[in-house]
Amino acid sequence: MPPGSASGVPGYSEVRLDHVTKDFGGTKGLDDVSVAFEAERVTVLLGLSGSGKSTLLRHINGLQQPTSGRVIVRGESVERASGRALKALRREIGFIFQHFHLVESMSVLENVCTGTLGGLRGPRLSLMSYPKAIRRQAYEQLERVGLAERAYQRADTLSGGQQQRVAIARALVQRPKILLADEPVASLDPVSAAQVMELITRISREESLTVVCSLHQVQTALTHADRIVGLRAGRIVLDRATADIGREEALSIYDSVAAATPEAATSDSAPAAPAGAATSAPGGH
Ligand SMILES: Nc1ncnc2c1ncn2[C@@H]1O[C@H](COP(=O)(O)OP(=O)(O)OP(=O)(O)O)[C@@H](O)[C@H]1O
Repeated sequence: MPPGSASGVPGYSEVRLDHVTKDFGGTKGLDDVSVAFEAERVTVLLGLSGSGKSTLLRHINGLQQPTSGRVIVRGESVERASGRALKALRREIGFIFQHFHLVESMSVLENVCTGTLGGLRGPRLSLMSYPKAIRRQAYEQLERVGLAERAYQRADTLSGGQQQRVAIARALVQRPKILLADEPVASLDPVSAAQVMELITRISREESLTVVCSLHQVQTALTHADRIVGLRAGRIVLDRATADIGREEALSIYDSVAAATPEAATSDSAPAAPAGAATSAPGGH
């Protein structure tokens, strides 16, 4: 824990955004967002494409800076941290993505080892160039996600669901305190998606992780999240424990779109953005 942070102290949150606005030159990615995230909680962000989910996640690990407001992670002000402080903070934050971002030609085990690169000096050109202790930790994380027997296969020989579990092992090997997940199951079939979400929720309990995860599937959020935060046009429109949220209310995050498309109430996927709705900048977040 960084000096000065105070986990366990009343009022302390692992992650806190205070009145954060992100203005992308006319488009507000976030608009006066105040929200806090706690340990051992899986919070799911729901909202239409372009509602600000990725922008919120990127502010937590300092990939984006707020135009105004503050982002506090583990007692440290992210927007004021620079250089070594930001690097140290990022080592406490694991990030997983929709498209896994594994190196396809590397073995599964070496991919997991790359999760430790932020804490090592110099490049690593092969699996054997990682210290033995790291190789062992990486293997243990693969056991944890149920893929130890695949350790020496090329990453691209695994299914999408398996690759996402490898990406989770890669995030865990750096022993993060916070896990951010940007649409981690968007590319997966329903069975693999459920396995990945179950893994994330189990690990959150085992490691006292603070998990913030964006999703497009309302039912998946209702099944796996402890809490749902709904975003619309960069603003929070719902923030409640999942146990207190009904399906209709979760769908109301999508506003008029849900009402206009009754089939949305029976579909697992969030309704598509209406014509003219904001969409995310392709690849340019
Ligand atoms: N780098 C950027 N430059 C300009 N505008 C951006 C940038 N990144 C995001 N935006 C805008 O900010 C808003 C929020 O985008 P964001 O990607 O956070 O939405 P999202 O809810 O994650 O969408 P999706 O579900 O499609 O990933 C959108 O209007 C988007 O176009």
